[in-house]
Parts: sequence; C-alpha cells; structure tokens
Amino acid sequence: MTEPDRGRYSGPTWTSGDATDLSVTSDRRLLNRRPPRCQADVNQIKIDDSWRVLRIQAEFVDGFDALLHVEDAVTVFGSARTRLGTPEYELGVDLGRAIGEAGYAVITGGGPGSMESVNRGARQAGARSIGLGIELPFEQGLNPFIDTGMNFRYFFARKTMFVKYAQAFVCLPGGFGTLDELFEALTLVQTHKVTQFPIILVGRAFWGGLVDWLRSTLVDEGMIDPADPDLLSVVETPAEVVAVLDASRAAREEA
Ligand SMILES: C/C(=C\CNc1ncnc2c1ncn2[C@@H]1O[C@H](COP(=O)(O)O)[C@@H](O)[C@H]1O)CO
Repeated sequence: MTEPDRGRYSGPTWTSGDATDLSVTSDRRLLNRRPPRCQADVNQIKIDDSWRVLRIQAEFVDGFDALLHVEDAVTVFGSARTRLGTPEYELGVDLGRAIGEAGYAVITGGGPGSMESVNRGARQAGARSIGLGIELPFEQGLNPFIDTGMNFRYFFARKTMFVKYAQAFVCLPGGFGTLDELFEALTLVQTHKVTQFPIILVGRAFWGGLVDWLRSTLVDEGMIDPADPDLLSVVETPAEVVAVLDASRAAREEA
C-alpha cells in the first residue's frame, strides 16, 4: 500500500504530486530584494513585481469574497506545536467549542496544534469553523476541522482577514507567531484602528509574566501609557473568555 497523494498548496492553489516547489515561499520572494545588475534585470524585476502586485490584489479579493458572509466571529491564535492528547490541546478544543456554542464563528490560522484544536472544538459545537492558512516552505495542508478555508501566500493579506472579520482576538499560549499576532492586534487597538475589540489571553501562568513586564518595564520607561496593559484581559477558562466576548458584544450593541 502506498501513501495516498496528498498534494500541495501553493498559495490558494492545490496541486497533486510534488510539482510545486514550496522551498521558496511567495513571502520570501517578496522580501528578498535582489539589486539589478543590468538593464535586463531591471526589466525582469519590473515585470515580476507587477505580477506580484496583481497576486497580492487577488489574494485580498479572494479573502474578502470567501469571508463576506461571516457574522459574529472570534479569531483564536496559539501554538502550531501543541500536541494532540495534551492538556493544552484539550484547552483549545474546549475553547473552540465554548466560543462556537456562544454563537460565534471561529477563525484560526488553519494549521496544526492549537489552531487545529480550536477548529475541532468549533466543529463539535456546530459553529462555522474557519481556517486561514499560510504558504510555508514545507508541505502543510489546512487542518481537517475547517468548513471555510483559504491558503494565503502573503502574511500581511492573511493578517488583514484575521482582524477584519473578527470582533475579538483570543490567544492561547504560543511562540513567535502568536506573539506577532498578539502585538499586531494590540497596536491596532492602541492606535484606535480597531475599536471595541477585546484581546483575551488564556492562561495566567503563561501570560502573567509578559503582562507584568508591560506594566513594569514598558509603562515605567514611558514607552506605553499606564492604561495600555488594560487593553488585555487575562483569563483562565473558556467560560471566562465567553464572558468577556459577551460583555463586549453587549457594549457594541448598545453603542
Ligand atoms: C511549526 C509547524 C507548523 C507551522 N504551521 C503554521 N500554520 C499556520 N499558521 C501558523 C503556522 N505556524 C505559525 N502560524 C501562525 O502563528 C501562530 C502560531 O505560531 P507559534 O510560533 O507556534 O506561536 C498561529 O496563530 C498562526 O496564525 C510544524 O508543527
């Protein structure tokens, strides 16, 4: 018995076999600038960049179209490395289910680990389970618990969708990816680019040190306002997450 051909994604496109070389992603091609050495290089770079702009534009259009009908939704971030069968994975399942049962669609990064666990929980609740994946330099499909999925070439287009189609962010424990997503959201709220948008951190033991550092070092050094750390709600359980979400929904409806 041979393994079934699982194919590969390159951006939104799935191809069977291994015809698609993912070792150099679209993001990397965009960010690695190669200075032109001659006029032919200049011409080629201009053509490549023009096509790139069209691909970026198409990615936004596809994302907007795919998510147009999403109503109340919550984006959940968390580690790609959380393993099935661990308490952290179970927390993600419980969280996805609780958010789904509270009447929200759930959006994740569409990958493995905590993302998968949250999509799994949302599916159990019968909620809309959305996964916005990203092209990576190794083979990876969307996790199997997604009803509406899209695979992005560009991190920045994908990040726009995480914010545009959600009313709140929830962060499970995670690494650089989760921190990047958390601080992007925090900056958008701090600068009033998005309003009435709770950012909820799950797990006091994991997040407490970071919030303490924001209060001590960043506030004390005058890098942020004393009220800025209050933009974060640190909670312990899925029920507490839902309570914050519901309070924010009630405030939005009153406004
Ligand atoms: C590391 C492995 C797979 C990575 N696959 C990912 N797929 C989708 N989204 C991802 C992936 N890795 C990071 N992200 C995004 O960042 C957050 C998690 O990153 P962290 O560094 O693990 O905290 C997550 O919310 C995603 O949006 C192989 O297991």
